[in-house]
Amino acid sequence: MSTPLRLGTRGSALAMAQSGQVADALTAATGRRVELVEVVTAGDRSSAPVHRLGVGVFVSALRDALVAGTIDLAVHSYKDLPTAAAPGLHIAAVPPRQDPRDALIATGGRTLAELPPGATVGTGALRRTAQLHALGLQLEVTPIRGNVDTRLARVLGPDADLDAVVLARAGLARLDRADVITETLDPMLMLPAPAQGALAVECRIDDPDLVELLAVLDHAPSRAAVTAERALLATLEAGCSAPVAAYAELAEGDDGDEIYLRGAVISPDGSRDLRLSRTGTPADAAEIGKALAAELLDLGADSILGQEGHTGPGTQQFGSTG
Ligand SMILES: NCc1[nH]cc(CCC(=O)O)c1CC(=O)O
Repeated sequence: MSTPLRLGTRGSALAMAQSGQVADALTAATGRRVELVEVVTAGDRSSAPVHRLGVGVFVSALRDALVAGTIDLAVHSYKDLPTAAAPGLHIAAVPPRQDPRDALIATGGRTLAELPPGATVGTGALRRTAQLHALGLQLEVTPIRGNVDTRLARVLGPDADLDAVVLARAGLARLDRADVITETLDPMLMLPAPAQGALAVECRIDDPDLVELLAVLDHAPSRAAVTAERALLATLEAGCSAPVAAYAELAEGDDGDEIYLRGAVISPDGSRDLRLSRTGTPADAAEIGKALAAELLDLGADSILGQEGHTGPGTQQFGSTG
């Protein structure tokens, strides 16, 4: 009997749920026992807005523990990962991605179209704020933070003070709370964050046996989609709270598989809304993302991202927060 693998995880309900699911899948596929090791990150300790905390707040402590060897693998929400590679570490698997769309949870079972002018909608992500404003519905977008339950309580709890919140469908699904969703938002209205709904299973490069073992969890289409979306984000050199959206879909075409990538850069007030798409083969996922980002930059995406204030060259490598 070999020693159990130590899987490092944040302690939030969502992190525990997705780490537990990866642990179970790994045990089922390999017979190896996996134990969860809770790691407290700076993001868990602070309640400040994520764009003020910056810098992969939910990620650094897990990566430190990997490098230090106190854990063997870590499971991250892929969209929370900085776009810059982590020295000495490797994303050994991207498991099958969950539904990447955003979801509306509104009082009275309402959809976005049923919310009247002035309705209050909570979200912590500039990308969602920007797209909600771009709809032109006079929605009152309110910044919120906290874990999934805290956010839901703003609409469903006894002290509810908002008409609606927008959350990732995947997070709710992993927590078995998809039942509260009143509308799953079409990417036409609300393009998801790069890599939303995907997980990243990370380990040390100098642990080749584990790299090989974890590869059983990898799902090539999910990895291709995430690669295209994150190449777009990285090429835009966008900061951690940048209003950048990207969504790649894979389909079988007549000449083999095809990847269809949509990308958007939206000003926080919704007044500027650049949306483009591009198709290609999954093998060229990274190139497609880069090329689409270049097209967005040609249309002035950099002036939208520059306006935003709290991002800049020093924080370029960080992933989207929502
Ligand atoms: N921004 C925080 C975050 N990071 C990952 C998820 C869950 C969805 C996912 O794994 O992409 C969430 C919650 C949310 O955006 O509603």
